[in-house]
Amino acid sequence: SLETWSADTGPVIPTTPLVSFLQTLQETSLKTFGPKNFDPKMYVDLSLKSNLSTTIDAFDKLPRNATGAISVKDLSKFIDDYFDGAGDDLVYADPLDFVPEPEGFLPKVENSQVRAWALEVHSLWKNLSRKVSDSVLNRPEFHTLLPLPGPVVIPGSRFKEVNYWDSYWVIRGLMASKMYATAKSIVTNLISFIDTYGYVLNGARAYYTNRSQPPLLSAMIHEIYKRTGDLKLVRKALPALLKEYQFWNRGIHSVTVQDSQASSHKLSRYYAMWNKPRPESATIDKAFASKILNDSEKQHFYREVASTAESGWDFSTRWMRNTSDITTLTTTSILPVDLNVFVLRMELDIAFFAKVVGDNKTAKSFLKASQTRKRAINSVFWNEEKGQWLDYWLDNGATLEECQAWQASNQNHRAYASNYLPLWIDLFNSDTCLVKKVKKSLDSSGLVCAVGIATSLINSGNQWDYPNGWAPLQHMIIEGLLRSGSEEARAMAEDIAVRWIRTNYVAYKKTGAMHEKYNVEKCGDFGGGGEYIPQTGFGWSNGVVLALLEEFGWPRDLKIDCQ
Ligand SMILES: OC[C@H]1O[C@H](O[C@H]2O[C@H](CO)[C@@H](O)[C@H](O)[C@H]2O)[C@H](O)[C@@H](O)[C@@H]1O
Repeated sequence: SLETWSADTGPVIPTTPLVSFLQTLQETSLKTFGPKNFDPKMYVDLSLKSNLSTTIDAFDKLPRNATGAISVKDLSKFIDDYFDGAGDDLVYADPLDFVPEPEGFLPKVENSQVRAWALEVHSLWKNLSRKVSDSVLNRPEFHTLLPLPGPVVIPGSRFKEVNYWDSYWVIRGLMASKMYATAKSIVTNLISFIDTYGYVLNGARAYYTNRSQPPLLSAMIHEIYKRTGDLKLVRKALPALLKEYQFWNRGIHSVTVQDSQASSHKLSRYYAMWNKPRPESATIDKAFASKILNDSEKQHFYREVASTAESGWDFSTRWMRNTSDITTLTTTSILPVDLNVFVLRMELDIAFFAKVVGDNKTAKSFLKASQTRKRAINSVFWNEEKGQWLDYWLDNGATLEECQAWQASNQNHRAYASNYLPLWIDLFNSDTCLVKKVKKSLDSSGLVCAVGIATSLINSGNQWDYPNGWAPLQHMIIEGLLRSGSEEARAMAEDIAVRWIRTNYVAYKKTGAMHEKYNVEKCGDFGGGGEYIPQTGFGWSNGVVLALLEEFGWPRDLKIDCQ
């Protein structure tokens, strides 16, 4: 409704002239080629063959009809003549640490069918491993792909660049595949973003420089350190992590809430530094914004859209005041449970790394920060009656500096998988009594479906909603339940893992691919909805399957087909 639209506030990081021109090309192409099979991201991923001003001159000279449209023939020829294809600048890189069957690979997988499939999934790292071409390093202004120091693993299909939070589960899989050098190269690239921009970008593209993604770099480094004991990596990463920590705990990303006992709690939120259509989806964002009349309210909407992309949950009813109207996105006014879980994890990891390198002062101060955030999570998000942690909705129109008074009615009572993510952290899963309560709540939430945990209970058509299940969410909840001292919680973890592995396997056999998301209601079905067609490849799904198979194994006689 109109009342929920408000004015825009906050910084904006300008984009490059190339991104702006490619966005114009994208809009023109939609008019010329029509909406069928149209993927707006493909246009902003093209790279130039000659310099931008020559290209713009040629574009301006293309013949146009009375309505300003360019013919299919002329535009197709222009694109062929002046651009290299999306993805041509990110070339295959044979991972040097890949072997077809690593020594000690998934020792607990006894079933030969499952083992053969796991080896196929393992071999997919070769398809997804890329490095930037020399042309990106020599002429960065011709590309929207950002130059990177080493090879990366991409999610797959339309996602032809490294993405931030995807990389955590890619790395979990690489650990099972014993590909430690590849994993280290991924984090080295992400650290280079912090050196250049002060934070890790959503992904390695010029149009992603205005936002981050769920911050899991410290968790990636922790996983690698556990396996390799690489102290050099920890020493290199620590200053970058301290910088990233500031990004999430200062300025626009930080909000203070005062509880009923007058204690203040500082928590983090998503807040993109952008108030225009996302270049990779500009045609879509503009179509939604056309419902909004006022320019300042449009800018506010675009900032909410970009901030939702920063959350990794783009898009979901989780961020919408009215669950059937995307223009009511209100992400910057929400304190999200999961983001604060990730920042807590960062605090614990930094404390651990500081101790490892002998910096006791930093270790002590970050341990203290983790205890403070744990208290904040308990005060602001925990709901005793529901046995869940609920996102907290800030009062509308609050200024950035203002401290808000906590109100019970501001907790969002809708069921989301994110309501259970604190379980992932040992500070919470080590409390057996708490785990029992949360497990009971999860059991009766309706989220645990036939072959996995649904993202929400609302079938909105958005990809981060019912009936989609996403590998990262399965993994964090399974791992949290598993690490607890409760026998029943551990059994539940194994049950969800077995169902998830099964549906991934059956979908793979049916379609020949690993998928970005799955339909948790039907064994062997992949997910859908959202603004682009379902993608395959797929980095984090592969990573989670390999990590779960390493953890739980698969007995010789357990059937892998849908039951
Ligand atoms: O192009 C639209 C959006 O696509 C990305 O988001 C989705 O894919 C990512 C890669 O697997 C994943 O990290 C994210 O959680 C997905 O929702 C991209 O990250 C968005 O910024 C972009 O607008």
